[in-house]
Amino acid sequence: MNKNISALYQIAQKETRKIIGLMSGTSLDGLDIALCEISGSGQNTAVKVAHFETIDYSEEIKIEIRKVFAKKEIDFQHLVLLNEWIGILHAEMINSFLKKRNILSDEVDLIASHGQTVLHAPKFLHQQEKFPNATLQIGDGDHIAVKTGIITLSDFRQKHIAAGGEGAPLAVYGDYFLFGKKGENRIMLNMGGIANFTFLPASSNAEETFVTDTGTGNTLIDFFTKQYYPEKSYDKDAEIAQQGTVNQLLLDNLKDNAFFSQEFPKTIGPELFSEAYVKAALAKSAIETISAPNLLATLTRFSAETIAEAIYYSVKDSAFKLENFKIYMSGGGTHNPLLVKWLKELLPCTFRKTDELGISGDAKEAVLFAILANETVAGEDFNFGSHKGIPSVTMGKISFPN
Ligand SMILES: Nc1ncnc2c1ncn2[C@@H]1O[C@H](COP(=O)(O)OP(=O)(O)OP(=O)(O)O)[C@@H](O)[C@H]1O
Ligand SMILES: CC(=O)N[C@H]1[C@@H]2OC[C@@H](O2)[C@@H](O)[C@@H]1O[C@H](C)C(=O)O
Repeated sequence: MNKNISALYQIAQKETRKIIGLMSGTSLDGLDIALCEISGSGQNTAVKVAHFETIDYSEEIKIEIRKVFAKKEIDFQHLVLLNEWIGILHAEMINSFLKKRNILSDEVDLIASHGQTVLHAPKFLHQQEKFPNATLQIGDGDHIAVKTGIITLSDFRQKHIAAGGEGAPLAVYGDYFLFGKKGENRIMLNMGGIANFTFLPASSNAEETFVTDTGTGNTLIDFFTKQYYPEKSYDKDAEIAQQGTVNQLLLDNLKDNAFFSQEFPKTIGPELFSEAYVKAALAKSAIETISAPNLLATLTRFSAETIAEAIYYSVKDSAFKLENFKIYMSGGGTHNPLLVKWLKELLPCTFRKTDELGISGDAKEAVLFAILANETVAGEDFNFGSHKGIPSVTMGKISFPN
């Protein structure tokens, strides 16, 4: 037997697997690394996050990624070079993460690498009938496996598309396995660059579970913070937005997009929620100049209202009552006090943080990929039913170190 297959076979049989989950999201802030100890699989999954760190992207890395990020037209060679370079950079980040903690690579069973999303194009966005939903994450897994010496799973989203999904959100798999709790109605709300939520009703019935993106989370706030204040990468603690007032006309025009009337579940990215999107809404509102505080207040309100409305409309025609739901927040938006304050005003739910369930909100997406790798290597069949864009498939391609 090939020794890699034999190693994988042994990993699959272990009581507890040490899996590094990696996430580098749409905010381009850095690489989240979570070293998880995972036992069981499916609804019997138990996770302990032994170590977590976000290794910030340098300005150089951000500049190189932004050359292709969420753009329709790019220098194609640059994309090809980036695919290799990001794989190498991520491997180096993992090696330094392990070295800092005196952990040897052979103490780690698997790496689960999301890669860097450079373009997300569901059919709704590309509108070309003959082409399927599409998405691209780069930073090749082979580089990570070879440079770290650890078996690596990567490119998780393609199988989701092959099986009928949009390639996202994948959060539901981790949320259902880890946080689905009989007797408690939960909504797991992640506010990253893009926001999404998983609906986990108290029945704990997979058929009633669903997941969807809601629209922009922080992506527009970050972009325009940088435009007005090049030295800042985000509106820390909403310090700027809190000094402004919401421009109602601009807000109405921001909300006037077909994405918001699309059926659930749906996915989206910064390809739609871009500088051009806001400029078009400003033009439609006949606004020539707007102060940074007023624009950031309006953009923060835009995120809050679209998140709240997505949650409200997705349950409106059902027997579920939002009053009976606890919302567990995660992602960087949890640290934005204005966004959270408005969400609390807009929704009748109880608000909590995923940290209270034992997983830090900053680590949650990296942990998700470790769980997906655990399922692929050691999981048994699970079934989310036949609807709502949650195909019951294992995900991730396997790269061996040699
Ligand atoms: N103290 C804070 N005040 C306001 N906003 C904050 C604060 N801390 C983090 N954020 C926001 O959170 C963002 C990072 O969020 P996160 O790391 O969850 O995004 P991501 O994982 O890149 O995105 P996605 O989940 O869409 O892929 C920052 O860019 C910033 O907008
Ligand atoms: C294509 C892509 O990278 N999508 C991300 C992004 O960031 C948040 C939201 O948009 C979500 O749909 C997804 O990530 C998480 C991890 C998910 O798949 O659940």
